[in-house]
Amino acid sequence: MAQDLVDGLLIKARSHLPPPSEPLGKLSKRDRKGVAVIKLKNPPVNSLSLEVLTEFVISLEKLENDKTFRGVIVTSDCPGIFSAGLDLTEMCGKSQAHYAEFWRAVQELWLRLYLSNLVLIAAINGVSPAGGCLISLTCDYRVLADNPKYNIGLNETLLGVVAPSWFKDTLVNTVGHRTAERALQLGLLFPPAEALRVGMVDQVVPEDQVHSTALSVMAQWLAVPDHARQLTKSLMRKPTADRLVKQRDADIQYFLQFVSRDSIQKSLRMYLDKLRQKKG
Ligand SMILES: CCCCCCCCCC/C=C/CC(=O)SCCNC(=O)CCNC(=O)[C@H](O)C(C)(C)COP(=O)(O)OP(=O)(O)OC[C@H]1O[C@@H](n2cnc3c(N)ncnc32)[C@H](O)[C@@H]1OP(=O)(O)O
Repeated sequence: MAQDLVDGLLIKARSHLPPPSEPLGKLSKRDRKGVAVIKLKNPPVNSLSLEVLTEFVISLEKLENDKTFRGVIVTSDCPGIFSAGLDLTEMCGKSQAHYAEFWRAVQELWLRLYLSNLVLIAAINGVSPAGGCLISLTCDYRVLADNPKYNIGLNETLLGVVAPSWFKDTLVNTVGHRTAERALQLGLLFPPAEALRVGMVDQVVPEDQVHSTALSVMAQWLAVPDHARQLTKSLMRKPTADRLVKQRDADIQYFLQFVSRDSIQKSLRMYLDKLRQKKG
């Protein structure tokens, strides 16, 4: 059975954790075939808080260092939501030190994912705006569930913020310059058929087949000798990653200046208020 190939690793936010005796990320070694599953679980919307970002990096590092693992499927445990992107509350009304720590964690996760030696397959089982989309774009292959609600894209401009150059590079490397330029300026969120057409995802499948498809794709990628595939991945991606590595501190300073502006704080607060008022 396909499921037997998979091992489980759950990323949870501390606030939603059961008793403290349980470890934050669970890494079971039962798997024999070298494929792990990272399931994001930070209800209600899998927002990427500082804690989730940190935990994600730690989990990836464990998997990278454990030579029994060769591939990871990244998916969500929150029904209908892959990830709502960066946690907006981490970017509103906090101290400069907090913004700096948060942004370094965002950089770190992107670098770890983008340059991972593991095969990463995104099994996108929900809506995936901004940072959620970025996570999937760092993967080697994206399978999206065919549900008209499951939009995906970098919608930062609609929040009144700007996708940083390395978000932009990741998108350009996936869909090409013209599509990326239009998508970024307009903050487009693509429904599945459109996402497939522009190359933002590689496959759209019925919702109940996302996981099995990701497993089949994984088998295909794992059939390639690791050293050759890893070197090729590095050839393709390292120049992009190096641009950030060479100026990480400057990038943090840009972020601090940008996010601290009154106008940006106002935009983010208004956006959060709009989300909160949606219900009432
Ligand atoms: C040259 C200049 C260089 C400058 C460099 C500076 C760069 C700045 C870059 C900033 C980059 C940002 C990237 C991001 O990822 S920003 C986040 C973008 N995300 C979104 O736009 C998604 C927002 N959320 C939604 O659209 C919806 O929530 C949803 C995901 C479609 C789910 O809808 P649903 O109806 O199920 O749920 P609700 O909307 O009711 O939400 C439930 C509660 O969750 C809160 N929420 C939602 N999203 C976020 C979020 N991203 N962060 C924090 N909180 C979030 C929402 O407010 C509800 O809270 P409540 O229960 O308290 O009301």
